[in-house]
Amino acid sequence: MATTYITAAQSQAFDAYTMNQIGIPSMVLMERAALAVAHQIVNSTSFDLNNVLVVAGTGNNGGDGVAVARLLHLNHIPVTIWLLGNRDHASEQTQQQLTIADHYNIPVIADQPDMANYTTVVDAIFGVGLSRDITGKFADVVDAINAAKANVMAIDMPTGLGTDDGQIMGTVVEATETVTMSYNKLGLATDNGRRFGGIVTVADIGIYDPATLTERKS
Ligand SMILES: NC(=O)C1=CN([C@@H]2O[C@H](COP(=O)(O)OP(=O)(O)OC[C@H]3O[C@@H](n4cnc5c(N)ncnc54)[C@H](O)[C@@H]3O)[C@@H](O)[C@H]2O)[C@H](O)CC1
Ligand SMILES: [K+]
Repeated sequence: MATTYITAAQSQAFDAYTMNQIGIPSMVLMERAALAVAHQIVNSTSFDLNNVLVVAGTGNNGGDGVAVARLLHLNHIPVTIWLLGNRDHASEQTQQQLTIADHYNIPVIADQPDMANYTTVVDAIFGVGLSRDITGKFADVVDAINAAKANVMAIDMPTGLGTDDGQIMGTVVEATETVTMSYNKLGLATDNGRRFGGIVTVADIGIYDPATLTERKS
C-alpha cells in the first residue's frame, strides 16, 4: 500500500474536519497523539528512561508534550516539563493539559535546567504550526537540546524542520525518533527529514481525510 505524505495545511484541515464535522473533541485527538508518543518512547530501544525532560511550547504541540509527560509519570518514569513561554498565553488545550499535570505534581520549570541531568528529551516545541524561522530564545533552546547527549523523541515534526519541504527554519532539532500524527509528512521524506527526523513512526489518531471519508490509508 503506498504511503501517503501530507502538508501542514492538510494536517490542520484534517484535524479541523475530524473535530468540527465528525465531532471528535480536540482533547481526544491530543490524548490519542500523546498515547502513541508515550507508547513509542516506552517500547523503543532508543530511549534511556531514567530521567526525561519534556520541552514544551505553548501551542498544541506543547500540549501533546505535557500529556506525554503525564502518561510517562503514570508509568513511574521520572519526568520534568520545561515550559517555553507564559502559561497564560498557552492554547486552551495546553492550559488544560498543564492543569491535569499539576494534579500529579509533575514539576514544570521555566528556566533552562542542567541538560546533563536528563537521559531522554521530548521535543514538543513546534509541530505543524511552525510558520517562520526559529530565532532568539527558541533557537537557544534548540541548540541546548542538540548539545545534550540525551536521545530525542520529536512530536509530530522535529522542531525547525519545514513540514511541507524539509527546509531548516533557522535551526532544527536533531531527533532520534519522530512520531508524526495521522499521515507521514512531505518534509520528513526529504534528505533533511531523514537526517533530523530519525526513525519516523506514523500514529493513527482517528483523523479522517475528508476527500476520501475513509480512515488513514497506511
Ligand atoms: N486538535 C489538534 O489540532 C491536534 C493537534 N495536534 C498537535 O498540534 C500541533 C499543532 O499545534 P499548533 O498549536 O497549531 O502549532 P504548534 O504547536 O506547532 O506551534 C505553536 C505556535 O507557535 C507559533 N510559532 C510558529 N513558528 C514560530 C517560531 N518560529 N517562533 C515562535 N513561535 C512560532 C505559532 O503561533 C504557532 O501557532 C501538531 O503539530 C500536533 O503536535 C495533535 O497531535 C493532534 C490533535
Ligand atoms: K516538535
